[in-house]
Amino acid sequence: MSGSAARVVPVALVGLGGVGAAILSQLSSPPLAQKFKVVAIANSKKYLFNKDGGIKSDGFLEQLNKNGVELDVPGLIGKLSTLADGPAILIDSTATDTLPSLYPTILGMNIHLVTPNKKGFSSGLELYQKIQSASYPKTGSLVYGESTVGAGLPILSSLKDLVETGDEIIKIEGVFSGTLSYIFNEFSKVEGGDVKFSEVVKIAKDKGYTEPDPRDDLSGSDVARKLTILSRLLPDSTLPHSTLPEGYASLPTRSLVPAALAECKSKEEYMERLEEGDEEMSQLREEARKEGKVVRFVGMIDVKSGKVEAKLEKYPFDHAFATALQGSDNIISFTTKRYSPRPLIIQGSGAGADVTAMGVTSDMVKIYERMRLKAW
Ligand SMILES: NC(=O)C1=CN([C@@H]2O[C@H](COP(=O)(O)OP(=O)(O)OC[C@H]3O[C@@H](n4cnc5c(N)ncnc54)[C@H](OP(=O)(O)O)[C@@H]3O)[C@@H](O)[C@H]2O)C=CC1
Ligand SMILES: N[C@@H](CC=O)C(=O)O
Ligand code: NA
Repeated sequence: MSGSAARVVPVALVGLGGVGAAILSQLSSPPLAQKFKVVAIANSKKYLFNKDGGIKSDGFLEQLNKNGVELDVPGLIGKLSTLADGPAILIDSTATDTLPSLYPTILGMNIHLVTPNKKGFSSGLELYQKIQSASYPKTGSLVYGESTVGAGLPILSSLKDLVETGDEIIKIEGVFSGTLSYIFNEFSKVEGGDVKFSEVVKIAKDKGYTEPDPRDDLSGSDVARKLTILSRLLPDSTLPHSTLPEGYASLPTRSLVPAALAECKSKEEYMERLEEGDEEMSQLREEARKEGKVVRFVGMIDVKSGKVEAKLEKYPFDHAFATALQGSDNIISFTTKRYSPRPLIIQGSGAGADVTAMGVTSDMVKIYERMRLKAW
């Protein structure tokens, strides 16, 4: 351990929705407030920069609206990279494509990056490779995204540990969407559960589980993105990256957006017309029920066959996916050479602001410790 005095690391937080607000709250309280100071916050309209820190969670939107200036991401990054007190961390808590397209530039400016946003790691392979080239171990800039899969659950860190210690991944499968887990846990139950599909979708949105545009969840894209992120962490020889040149869009994915609603021009129109899909989903539920089964939305990476897929499946009433899941639970099982025939299973809340924020702030602590070992 280095003998240098502890530093308070400057942080910029872009995206102040449910997750961003929870991150700010965690960073404003002990023990994290002793390690980090928030020097910038931004939403889609404005940003506020204060090099001395002091941006707290109380009344942050009022502060931003009163003292902020029009959002200028290059300007914000420029200020962050020239702070006198050393490397900073930028948090992308948006769901945009635009910020991820700047990750290589941000990392190239010696700024570390943490994000729950899946877009940068699951879209085209070109961007993903540029991010890899701009970050550790190729450069000194660190990039972490634990919350991109399973929110705060230790999914990416566990997979990295398995791979980096020489285990062989055979299969990764489970329920990867907090939103779709909640929806089907309520909609398709062992007993009862005659609620309308549209009603549970609305509740999942109100609980903050969905993406800013719920069609990203209901189309299966969110699960396909998570599968892409996991696939790209496997060694090249296991499941070649080149098989996923377009990222998540290359994967077979079951969509739960009915054909009639695929033409909706906005998320608002989609939410208003949700009921149009109710009959089809009720039929699916009844079909499963007659077979003594429930419906669940699952993801699978089968290394042997090279298959990566996001799909709807029926499970018997006594299956763990029918009995053991509640709320927004994710359950993810890793079958490996070492964890076989009994897999390593991780289960818990897979969506929601506080647990997602925890995945982000725990990544920040990892960066903090590594900076400290390098004597900052
Ligand atoms: N909710 C959850 O359970 C989980 C979420 N995530 C991920 O966390 C991220 C944030 O999710 P969540 O907080 O729920 O989303 P919200 O919709 O609540 O918040 C999104 C925030 O991003 C801001 N924003 C939008 N566009 C831009 C832009 N171009 N530049 C700067 N800011 C912008 C919005 O600004 P404005 O307020 O002005 O609209 C808003 O503050 C997403 O990537 C999501 O996938 C990951 C795991 C779980
Ligand atoms: N919308 C996502 C949020 C976490 O990634 C989900 O429901 O799983
Ligand atoms: Na996670």
